[in-house]
Amino acid sequence: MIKEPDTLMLIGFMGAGKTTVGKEIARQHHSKFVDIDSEIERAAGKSIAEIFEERGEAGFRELETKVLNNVQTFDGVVATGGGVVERPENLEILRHSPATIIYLHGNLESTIGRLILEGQRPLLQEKSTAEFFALWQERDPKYEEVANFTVETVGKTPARIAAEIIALFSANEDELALLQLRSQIDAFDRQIFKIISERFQIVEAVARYKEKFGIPTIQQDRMLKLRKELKSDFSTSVDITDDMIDGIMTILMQAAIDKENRQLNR
Ligand SMILES: Nc1ncnc2c1ncn2[C@@H]1O[C@H](COP(=O)(O)OP(=O)(O)O)[C@@H](O)[C@H]1O
Ligand SMILES: O=C(O)C1=C[C@@H](OP(=O)(O)O)[C@@H](O)[C@H](O)C1
Ligand SMILES: [Mg+2]
Repeated sequence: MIKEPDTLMLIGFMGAGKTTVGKEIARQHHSKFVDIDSEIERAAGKSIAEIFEERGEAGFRELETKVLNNVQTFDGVVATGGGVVERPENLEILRHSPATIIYLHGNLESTIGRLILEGQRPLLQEKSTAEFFALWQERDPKYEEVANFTVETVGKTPARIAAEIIALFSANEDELALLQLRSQIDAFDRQIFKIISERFQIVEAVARYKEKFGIPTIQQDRMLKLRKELKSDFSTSVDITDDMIDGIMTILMQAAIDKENRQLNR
């Protein structure tokens, strides 16, 4: 799909990981890397925040378009800024770009969490949560439209995302639609196991409680009630069958009982 020395361009919302994953692809693939934001800062001799302060968002966007134009045939990986899809002029550049454009898709929750931790994006400071959500909704179809491929990033490490993108280099065109779906499946699998590990943290607290009050580890009536309720709550789903609920709950509950017993030395 993408053969060196073609340009690989990462787009997506602020905090999606464009800068981090871009550097990681360059590291793993031994290619060059450029970040449009850093190029803007270098050309202006000022930080993004200072540019926003002195020239407003419009002033920043003008500089962004110039740099975007200049990196169209960059030999390596280009990380864009999240607002690269704001100007119609930029969308035209991206629509006709010789670069392969990858959309790093995420979710609002993890993205906002990261941005708050970092606290460096001027737009985050000036927008309300509702405005931020509106911006997300507005930009998402634009990223989709100009991208050649969408990678689902939720629950994946930057190294994993980079490896997934590099694997596209040797994929053939017919496989791309399938790989895009698998990117989403892989993200869901990681979320499932993250939730299971969070479940175990609660199991640990339950074990401490049972120890304090001398309650037995296994409570048959509670386990049966739980399964019954799950089957009723998912009764309209054709895919989540009663058998599946039994199978998965058996694994989860046995693992929880084992953990509680180990913790309580029972
Ligand atoms: N897949 C990821 N998992 C966990 N943290 C990430 C991931 N991608 C990025 N981050 C973290 O989120 C923050 C924003 O990442 P960054 O690469 O600057 O995003 P962008 O360039 O898209 O705005 C950084 O602190 C980075 O370390
Ligand atoms: O989304 C945006 O409008 C912006 C995203 C930032 O880049 P990142 O997406 O790398 O955070 C930076 O260009 C500027 O703060 C504006
Ligand atoms: Mg960035």
